[in-house]
Formats: sequence, structure tokens, C-alpha cells
Amino acid sequence: MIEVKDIHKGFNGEQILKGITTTFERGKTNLIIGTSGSGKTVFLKCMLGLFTPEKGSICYDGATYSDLSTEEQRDLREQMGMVFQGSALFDSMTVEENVMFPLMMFTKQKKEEMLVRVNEVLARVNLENSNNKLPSEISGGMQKRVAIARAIVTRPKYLFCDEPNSGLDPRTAIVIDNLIKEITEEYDITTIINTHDMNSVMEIGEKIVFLKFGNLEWEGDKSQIFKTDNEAVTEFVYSSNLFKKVRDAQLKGL
Ligand SMILES: Nc1ncnc2c1ncn2[C@@H]1O[C@H](COP(=O)(O)OP(=O)(O)OP(=O)(O)O)[C@@H](O)[C@H]1O
Repeated sequence: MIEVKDIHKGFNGEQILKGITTTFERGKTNLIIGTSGSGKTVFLKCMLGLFTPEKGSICYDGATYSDLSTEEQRDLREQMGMVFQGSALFDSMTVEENVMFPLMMFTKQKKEEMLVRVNEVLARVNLENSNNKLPSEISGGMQKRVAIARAIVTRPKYLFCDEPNSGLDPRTAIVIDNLIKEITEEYDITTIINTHDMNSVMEIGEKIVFLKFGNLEWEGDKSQIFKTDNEAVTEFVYSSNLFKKVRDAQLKGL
């Protein structure tokens, strides 16, 4: 579980996060949504320990980051997995080498041991028999699977995903969403996903946090998002093509 209390973060005198307080539970897919520039990525980077908030605290299963020693903070960061927007695989490395990379960086395991774990996670994301392929030789959806395998290879307690669906067709996007949800439940991870995608909200939004201009404007789950009368949330929901059509049909009494 990650508990965020009143965090503030700014750059060059401009306040980007203006006091966010919320909780992200373990074993659940937590989504951060909001318009472009609302501070979602900055928020994610604060939770990844890449940005230091000027005020407030972030607590990971009882451990408040700012109270930890440098070494403890490093240990905690090693318990975090990240799926980057666009997958961010190393182009010149094979699938196997990409997935093995965090094990080489953070553990002292023998190569054979690493390989067992790499094959285990590649099988979990349904990517057997692709070990020796380069990222350029596999599809965008497969690249995302590799990115997920790489993020979970070290058995993280926390998984952060920045726009994991960007660039995928809607069908593949749903498959990737559900893969992240299944892995979250199976391994009991605290997963936090930045997204613009209303399909993701409907598919896997167990907790949704809506940011607006660096404030937490609304939070709830996927069933509540259609019942809220919060204008900013409603505007966001119905600006998606899918739900715009539904609402237009409702307004026409169809
Ligand atoms: N390292 C930085 N230095 C200065 N300003 C930054 C930095 N990182 C982000 N910002 C600013 O913070 C604001 C929020 O950016 P952020 O990337 O968090 O938005 P976002 O909600 O993730 O948007 P999008 O959905 O378009 O990715 C922007 O105005 C951005 O320019």
C-alpha cells in the first residue's frame, strides 16, 4: 500500500502538485487520470523517488520515504518496477537480455539462475520462444509484454506504468490492461497506472484518481465515475469517442 499525504512539487517557482492526499492499495489496479499537463507524470515520478516533494510524505507499507536513510531509499527503489511509455526497450539487446538487465543491475545471481527467472516471467506474459529476437522484430503489443516482464523480473512490491497502452490498437490495449491486472492480483503488487484511456478505466479501474491542475479533483472506482456530478470528470469521460457516442445517443433518447 502507498499512502500519499499532502504532497507538493513545483519547478522554477511554478507549483505543479498542490497538496495531493490519497491511498493506493496492494493487489489493486490504481489509475491516475486527468487532462494533459495536470501533473500525472510528476506525481508518478514522486512515488518512484525520482522527484523529491517539497512538502508532504509518501509512505510505502509503513515506511515513509523521507525518513529512510540513503541506503534504505535505494533498497526501496529496487522494489519498484516501471513500465515506461513506449516500452523503452534497449534496441540492440535481445528480448532475453532486456528482461535480464534489472537482474544484472540489482542482483548477484549466476547467469543460469537469472535465465530461469527470465524464462519464468516471459512465460507469464505469454512470450515463450522469443528470447533471441530483437525489439524491432516483434510487434508493439509484444514489446509491451517484454516491458512488463522486465518490470516484474525482480519481484517488485510496487509497479508503476506510464501510459502502458499508448500506440496499441484497442484490442491489444485491453489484453495488456488485463495482463497488468492479473499480475497485480497474482503477485499482490501495488500497481499505479497513468492513463488517458477511458477503455482502461472501464476495464481495470479499481481505484481512479483524477488530477486537475495539480489537485486531486475526484477519486472513486469505475462504477462511480459515471455517477459523479463533478464537471471536470464528466467532461473527461465524455470527451472519449466511445462515451461521447453513448451520451449523444442518450440525449437523443435512443
Ligand atoms: N522536470 C521538470 N521541470 C520543469 N517542469 C516540469 C518538469 N516535469 C514536468 N514539468 C511540468 O509539470 C507540468 C505537469 O507535467 P506532467 O508531465 O506531470 O503532466 P501529465 O499530466 O503527465 O501530462 P500528459 O498527460 O500530457 O503526459 C507540465 O507543465 C510540465 O511542463
